[in-house]
Amino acid sequence: MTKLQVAVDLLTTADALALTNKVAPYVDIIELGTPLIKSAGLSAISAIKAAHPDKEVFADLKTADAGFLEADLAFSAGADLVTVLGAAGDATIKGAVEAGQKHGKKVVADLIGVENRVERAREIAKLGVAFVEIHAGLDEQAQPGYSIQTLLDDGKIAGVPFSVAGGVKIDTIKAVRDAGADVAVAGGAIYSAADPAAAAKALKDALTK
Ligand SMILES: O=C([C@H](O)CO)[C@H](O)[C@H](O)COP(=O)(O)O
Repeated sequence: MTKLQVAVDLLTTADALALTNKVAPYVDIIELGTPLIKSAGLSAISAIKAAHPDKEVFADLKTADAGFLEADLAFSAGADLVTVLGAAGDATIKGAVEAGQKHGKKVVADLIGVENRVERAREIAKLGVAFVEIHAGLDEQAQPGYSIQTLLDDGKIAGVPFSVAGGVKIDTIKAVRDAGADVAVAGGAIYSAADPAAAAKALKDALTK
C-alpha cells in the first residue's frame, strides 16, 4: 500500500509540532522539510521524534557532500530516514547508506534537479538506498506548464522503489498510487489547508479507497 508522507515545510519547531499533532493520525511518515532543518536545526528532528515515536521521521537533508557525516548527525538526532541528493556523487550516496547501516535506518535519494531521472534512479538503486524520490521542487512546480504526470511516467518506467513529491494534491494522489509509488509526499496540500487534519485524512482515504 502506498504510504502517505507529510512534508512539513514550516520554519519553527513549534509550528511543526502544532501541525504534526493535528495530522499524525492520518500519515505514515513525518518529513521535516529542508527549510525547517536549516532554520531550526537538528533539535527539530529530536523534538518531532519525541512527540511521535510511532511514526517514521524523515529528515529532508538533501545532502550534497559528506554523506556519512550528515546522515550520521540526523540519525543520531532521531531520524528514521534521511535524504541525499541523487545528483551527488556515488561516494556521497554510499557514505549516507553506510551511516544508515550503522544506525539500522534508511536513506532516500532525492532526484530533484536530475535531468535523466530514469537512468539515475536505476544507478542509485544499486547503491543501497531504500528508494528514490522522484521530485519536482517548489521552484520547478512554479514554472509554467508544470505537470506531475512527468514524475509519474518516470517512476513507472524506472522500475525501482520510488516516492513522488511535487505538488501532490487530492486530485492527483490516486494517480500517484496507481503509478506504483511506495510513498506519496504532500506538503502544501496539507500545511496550507484551512483544516490540515481534514486534508491529511482526505489524502489518506484517497490512497486506501
Ligand atoms: O522537498 C520539498 C521542497 O524541496 C521544499 O523543501 C517539499 O517538501 C516537497 O516538494 C513536497 O512539498 P509539496 O510540493 O508542497 O507537496
